[in-house]
Amino acid sequence: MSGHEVLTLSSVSKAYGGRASLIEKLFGRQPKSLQAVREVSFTIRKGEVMGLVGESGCGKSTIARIAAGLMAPTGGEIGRAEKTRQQMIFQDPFSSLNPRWRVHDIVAEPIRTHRLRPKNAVSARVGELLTQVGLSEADGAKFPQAFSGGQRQRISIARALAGEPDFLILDEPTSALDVSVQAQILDLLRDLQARLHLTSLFITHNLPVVRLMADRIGVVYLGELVELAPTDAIFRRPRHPYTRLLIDAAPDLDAKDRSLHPIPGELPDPSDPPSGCVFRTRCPFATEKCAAERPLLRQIGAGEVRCHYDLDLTGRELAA
Ligand SMILES: Nc1ncnc2c1ncn2[C@@H]1O[C@H](COP(=O)(O)OP(=O)(O)OP(=O)(O)O)[C@@H](O)[C@H]1O
Repeated sequence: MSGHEVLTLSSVSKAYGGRASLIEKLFGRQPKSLQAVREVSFTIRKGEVMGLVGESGCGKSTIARIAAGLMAPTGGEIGRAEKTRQQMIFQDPFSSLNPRWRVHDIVAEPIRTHRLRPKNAVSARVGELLTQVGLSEADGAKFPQAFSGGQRQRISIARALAGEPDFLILDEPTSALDVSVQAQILDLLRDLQARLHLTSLFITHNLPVVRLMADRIGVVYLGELVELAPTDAIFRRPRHPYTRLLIDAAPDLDAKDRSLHPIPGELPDPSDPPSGCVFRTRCPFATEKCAAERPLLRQIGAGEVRCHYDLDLTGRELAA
């Protein structure tokens, strides 16, 4: 790995043994195994925000956990820059903070664990971090239950920053919040990003959110990376039909009704994916070749696309 790469996933896969259904348990049948992530490759460089976007169940959280080192892949390799300090911010700010700890101790913990400050400087650092995320020093004396969802996510952010991470993984950090609170937390994250030059992996099902946050976007469908390109290229010229459909499904962040429109068609059963191209059952352009051959991820323009064809999808509404 060169000095600029913080994390590299090379053809990373993850198969789960499969959860047994009630019927399977009753009849002693083996549950079906499930390929949650299939041959995903990408690199995150220092100072960069890489976004991953896709519908629920496409494997985003699995990729996040593998990237964080919380779970081992069943295939492929992971390269990490030496001595990388990582922190993770989770979706649910209610379950991710210990209710028995005061906020001060929650935020102080990574500082103490990694011995980042002398003992007598920890409190001042906690105060500084709480202020940085829009809370007050006095909030440190309270327990997490005293705070709203948005404020709790601020505490999670302060705790993550307390560890002085070289790499931050954010898994749906605003999805559990009300829309107006979501915007405030995204503003805060953008501000911290600009000031601290954080390197991060930002995961969400919401394309407008990832557009706001990321320098590069990876689009995931049924465990596969189907497109990976700089954010402006994704929006200026999406190359994969699924990316185009995600763009069509997403209202602008400043639109009145900000709910995502459903994408036509159903997500196939991940334990029984379609042959050839995994997206073909929902693709308006699918041909026989798509059913027969799995497309490779290939370089087109500024990014990489997993499609047999070089489609011009600029300005085309597919979802209508
Ligand atoms: N521990 C597990 N055992 C078996 N299957 C699992 C397990 N965890 C996840 N899965 C399955 O793997 C697939 C990918 O799940 P994952 O949580 O990574 O997706 P996701 O895109 O993050 O979805 P969501 O946004 O709903 O969390 C899904 O089909 C899910 O049901």
